Amino acid sequence: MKIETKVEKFNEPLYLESGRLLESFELIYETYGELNKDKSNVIIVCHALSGSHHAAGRYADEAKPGWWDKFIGDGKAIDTTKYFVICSNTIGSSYGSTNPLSINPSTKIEYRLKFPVITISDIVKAQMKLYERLGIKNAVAVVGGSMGGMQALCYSIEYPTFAKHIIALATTAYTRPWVIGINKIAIEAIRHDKIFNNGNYKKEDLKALGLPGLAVGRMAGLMMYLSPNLFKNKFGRDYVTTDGLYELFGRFEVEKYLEYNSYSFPKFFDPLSYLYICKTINIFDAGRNKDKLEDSFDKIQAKLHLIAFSDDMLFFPEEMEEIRDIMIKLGRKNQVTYKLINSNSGHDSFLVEVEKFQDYVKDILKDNE
Ligand SMILES: CC(C)(COP(=O)(O)OP(=O)(O)OC[C@H]1O[C@@H](n2cnc3c(N)ncnc32)[C@H](O)[C@@H]1OP(=O)(O)O)[C@@H](O)C(=O)NCCC(=O)NCCS
Ligand SMILES: CC(=O)OCC[C@H](N)C(=O)O
Repeated sequence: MKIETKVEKFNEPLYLESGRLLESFELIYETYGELNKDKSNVIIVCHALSGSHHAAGRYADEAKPGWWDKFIGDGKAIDTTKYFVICSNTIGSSYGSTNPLSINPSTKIEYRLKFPVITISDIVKAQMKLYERLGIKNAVAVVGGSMGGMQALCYSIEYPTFAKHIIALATTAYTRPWVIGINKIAIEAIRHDKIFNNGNYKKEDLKALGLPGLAVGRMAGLMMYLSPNLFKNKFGRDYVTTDGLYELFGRFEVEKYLEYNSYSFPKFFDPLSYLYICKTINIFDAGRNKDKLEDSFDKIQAKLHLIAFSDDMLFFPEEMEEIRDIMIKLGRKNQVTYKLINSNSGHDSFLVEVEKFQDYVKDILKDNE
């Protein structure tokens, strides 16, 4: 599979939904496969909260491949022998696109907390500018899970003629108070962390000391991204063999797992980006600026494919079913498909249980062949 990583700089303003703007902006993106002559074989992949533009393939220095490598590649469900796949890092995220640690061209210093709030629409608007620059007018499909699914829905509503298929996994039409509540744990923990220093932390401090607030926030997130059954099967009540059962801070294996995966998080993810992306997720509402949600979904011209996961405790299957029901109510029964996957890995099933939905996606894409 041919992989390329590129950065595109836009010396033009990105007007934001908030009324603010980014004077200029950059997008880092990865592509897989080859663009055909008439640029008609494009598939857009959108990443979730902590994801990046590195969706597939593995670089020589990497322990693990890109986050959706099981799904994207030669002969895989998103087959890079046929399609040219683009995944860009969202504005606000800390993997290389413009984010709170970028230099504000007006002040010549990092934005930090002066960075504007970014919405899913803003993220998609910036991505559309990238495709325009690449001369890409249409996509076969836009595919994304979780916050990536929010972007996929946004494409279908705000750019109705752009993609033939929208494949949204483990997502929602609007973020419920349940998720806003979970994100609040992260927001509070980060804000009150002394090392965070109201956004003025030293990058060296973060490297040396980590950021317990972000770790705690991630831990809360992990509890919602995974599932009780997964924990039961993975850890049971196993106790860390080197820890004493009667030591106050002796640990069950599940505690060790949470410690490992949360305290390692600040090493590769920036706390300001986390705050901004939580806000992006919290304010996502496909029905905003409309009288009702139906008015937004009525705009869709693509085929909308919804994939939900039975043990998703972040965006429950009912939330995807609500979208399907709206489409049916709008008389668009032939334009929507819904698949409920019997999953065991909670919300993150869209990342790890690919074998359960890959054939479904292959069939959707066959429609194009
Ligand atoms: C998605 C995700 C939950 C999938 O997990 P998985 O492939 O099933 O992997 P596991 O949960 O078993 O392991 C995750 C880590 O915990 C470690 N681990 C497993 N059991 C452990 C235990 N009992 N104690 C301590 N650490 C443990 C693993 O060794 C692994 O470490 P590594 O990342 O350094 O290799 C996980 O990769 C993740 O959280 N990724 C980050 C989020 C992401 O990829 N986002 C992309 C969004 S678009
Ligand atoms: C809300 C959301 O995008 O969750 C994604 C969870 C995933 N595990 C991630 O860390 O990105």
